[in-house]
Amino acid sequence: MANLPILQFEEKIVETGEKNSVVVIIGETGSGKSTQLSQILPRHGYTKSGIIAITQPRRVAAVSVSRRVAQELDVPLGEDFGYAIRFEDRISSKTQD
Ligand SMILES: Nc1ncnc2c1ncn2[C@@H]1O[C@H](COP(=O)(O)OP(=O)(O)OP(=O)(O)O)[C@@H](O)[C@H]1O
Repeated sequence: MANLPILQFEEKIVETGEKNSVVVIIGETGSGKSTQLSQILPRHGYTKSGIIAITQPRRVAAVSVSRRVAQELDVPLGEDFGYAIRFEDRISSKTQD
């Protein structure tokens, strides 16, 4: 697991999410919003009744973030974590993120 700045706010993020229907999280580039929120939210049950979608402005970034998360968790890409870009996806019926 990575040791990124966002992780110290894990409890605060989850508590805030429980009390609000919309939460805006602002953090420096590279602080871990994409790769860590996609792990924090499943840890707190957010994938029990749906999936988490993380958007990226570029195809390369979308593939890179999903590969990175799968690598950090040591799980195969395309099962619990995957990506979908135009003309290509790497998801399955198990995909939560
Ligand atoms: N494919 C990768 N290979 C190696 N390290 C990576 C990779 N993707 C992310 N990281 C590491 O994880 C950190 C967090 O990346 P992440 O994309 O979660 O940040 P972010 O806050 O979403 O950034 P941004 O605002 O630019 O989208 C990076 O600083 C980098 O150290």
